[in-house]
Amino acid sequence: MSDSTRGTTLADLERRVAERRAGPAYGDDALIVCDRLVRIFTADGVEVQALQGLDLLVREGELTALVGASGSGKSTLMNILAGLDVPTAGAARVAGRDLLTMDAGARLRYRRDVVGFVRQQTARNLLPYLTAAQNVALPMQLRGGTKRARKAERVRELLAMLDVAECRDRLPHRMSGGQQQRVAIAVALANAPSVLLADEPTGELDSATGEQVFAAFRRANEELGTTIVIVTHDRAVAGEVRRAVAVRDGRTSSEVLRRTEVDAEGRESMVAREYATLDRAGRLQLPAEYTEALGMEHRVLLELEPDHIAVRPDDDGS
Ligand SMILES: Nc1ncnc2c1ncn2[C@@H]1O[C@H](COP(=O)(O)OP(=O)(O)OP(=O)(O)O)[C@@H](O)[C@H]1O
Repeated sequence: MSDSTRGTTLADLERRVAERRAGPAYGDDALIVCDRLVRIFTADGVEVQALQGLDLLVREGELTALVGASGSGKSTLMNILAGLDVPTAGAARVAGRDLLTMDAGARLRYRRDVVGFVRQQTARNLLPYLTAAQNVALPMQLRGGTKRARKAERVRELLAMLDVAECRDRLPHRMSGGQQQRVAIAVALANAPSVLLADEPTGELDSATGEQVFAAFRRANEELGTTIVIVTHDRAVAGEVRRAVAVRDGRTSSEVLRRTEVDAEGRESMVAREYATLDRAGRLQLPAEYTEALGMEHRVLLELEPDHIAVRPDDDGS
């Protein structure tokens, strides 16, 4: 028994549990909450755990990139957040909607009103026989309740903001890949969703065009305040955002936060800091290069210092 637990009475423990229950719930102030999310697929009798207890909080107004190798579970997470797939266990909430318990009607309304979705395949985001303006107007028509003049105005505003006003009357096949993706962002924003999700939106584009599309996401985030989550396997793309969360083996493992600092001469520079994710159970994933450098395997020694926790190799030798 450690010094801190020695002398703890049952009454103390009961009080602590009561205090914890009375406190705010996990992710109380977040727009997107994933709490120990699990998704298991079964194919030909073989189980694949695509998400293995993933925790993620996204606050309103954030622009977040989810980065990870192929097969790490990014698309699975995206499909769940988009309301296209249902998790096996855990909890997922977006803008107050519980993604596990929604019935078919609520799921349809969720996909129409709460989230906007941009896919990697440029050709799948737009209807080929409608112009850019008609594509953007369509979600408003399907929802109903928007006056014709207001619809036309919103189409104009969105296309101008995303720098594709000149594509207004063009069919998708007469637009470049980058223009198609920017029109697709306008379509996804048409019904003013709480969250805009994008799965590898620059995957089919060259890097210069990809940057333009990324700039369009940033503009939507800054000008409309829309919360945006973008999945990418491209680390360079992830460098364009203030928050990049790494997904590894179906869990969030680390994240990089960037902020602008101004020095004494007034010069601005971007400062990046990398953090490890501490999950709800207190688990931490140590980077392989760190553990390998110190020959850490199987078990490590932990020591609580006044301002940090030290992790040391096992020196027992047995
Ligand atoms: N419908 C499915 N049936 C069976 N296994 C699946 C299914 N969807 C995904 N998986 C598996 O789940 C794991 C995670 O896949 P996911 O597509 O989420 O990864 P990803 O990080 O998005 O990869 P990529 O960048 O290649 O799309 C993989 O092992 C994949 O094979």
